[in-house]
Amino acid sequence: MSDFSSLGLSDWLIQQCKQMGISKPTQVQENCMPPILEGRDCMGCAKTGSGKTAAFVLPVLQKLSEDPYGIFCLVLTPTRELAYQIAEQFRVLGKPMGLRDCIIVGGMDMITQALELSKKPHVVVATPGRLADHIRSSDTFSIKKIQFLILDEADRLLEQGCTDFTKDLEVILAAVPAKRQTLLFSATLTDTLQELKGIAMNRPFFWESKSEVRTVEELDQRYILTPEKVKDAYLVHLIQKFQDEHDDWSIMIFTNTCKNCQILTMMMQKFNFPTISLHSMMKQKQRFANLAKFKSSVFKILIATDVASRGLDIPTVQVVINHNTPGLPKIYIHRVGRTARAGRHGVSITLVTQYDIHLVHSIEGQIQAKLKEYPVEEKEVLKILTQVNVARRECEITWRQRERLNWRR
Ligand SMILES: Nc1ncnc2c1ncn2[C@@H]1O[C@H](COP(=O)(O)OP(=O)(O)OP(=O)(O)O)[C@@H](O)[C@H]1O
Repeated sequence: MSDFSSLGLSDWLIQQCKQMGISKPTQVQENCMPPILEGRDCMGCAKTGSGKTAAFVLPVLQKLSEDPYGIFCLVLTPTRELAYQIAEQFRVLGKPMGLRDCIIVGGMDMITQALELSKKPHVVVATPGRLADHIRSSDTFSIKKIQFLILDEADRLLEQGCTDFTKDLEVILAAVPAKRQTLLFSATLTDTLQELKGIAMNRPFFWESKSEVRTVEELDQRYILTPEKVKDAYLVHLIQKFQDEHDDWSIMIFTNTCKNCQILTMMMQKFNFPTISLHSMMKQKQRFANLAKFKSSVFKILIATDVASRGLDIPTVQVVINHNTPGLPKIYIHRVGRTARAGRHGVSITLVTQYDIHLVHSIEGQIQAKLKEYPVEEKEVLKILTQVNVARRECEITWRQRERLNWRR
């Protein structure tokens, strides 16, 4: 395995990496950094938690330090929390060169952002919607001279999901120079390869980790087959067990809607579990505050929608529970990738009803691995079933009352 200096990285950056506990390059870094430093476009597809962020942050910082100006690099990413996380890596690694960054995301003050953009930061990290709004409404900044355009979670940015970025991307692509280096990264690039090649125009260097299994080896992937009505009781039982058996624990629970996310959070709080939520119907400040409380282990359980399924790097997460079976294997890969990161071990448990079995087969087909059954003492679950179902009904009533009040306001 090479070291960072043989890949062409400067001493000051190697020192910065050491301070962050990064001493040897991961595979994606080893393979993608040299072509990026040579000036090539790059598409990197590597497993979750394998260090893709540093694979683009480090070469950009090296190039930027050779000829610093603003705005030098634009990073696009699908969620606001990820934008903050990426900017943080730039800030920590780029500290010795006095890096100036700026974060442009929705839900935050537009005027403050416009002012920051006009001060020509070296690096702008943005979600597409808000950046496109700035481009449409302001002429006090320009991204016409950027050297690097980076699409993190690139396949998600091109997907036409519930948040469709394609119109905003068109606006942004029209505002950046044709002569630039384009870097595209994700754990799941393959579906969108052709469209992505169109964005990285100059014969991009393509690197994909060579491994049949698309999830990391350190991840123990489990399922529990349960009737819909018993799902919540399994969830409470699992959490109680982790709480009883571990001193230092942290769990992410994924569910499919904001409503479910809110109701499950209320339920877990009723059982006195230290729970907090993250979904797109929350105010942005609350989203950041909740994530910070979870990251610092003030709260041990984060219940989230797929707004938190990609990219978030929280090393303490040991367990991911899928309260619903994801409809797409890709979503499964990103969700379970919130644990077992950077060589650590982790467990994922997917709650599966009889109607979801075909989804599990499709997930297993894509990840090239079989999920194993998670052993549970059913008797223990049945003991709490009535109590859990009563708690759900109460929480649903409270939720409806709150919703009605919100409508009237
Ligand atoms: N060379 C390295 N050695 C050790 N740790 C590293 C190295 N490079 C990065 N890391 C750490 O690994 C963790 C995961 O990295 P990162 O968030 O970049 O993963 P990723 O590949 O982008 O994952 P995802 O697909 O989930 O977004 C981070 O905490 C990061 O600091």
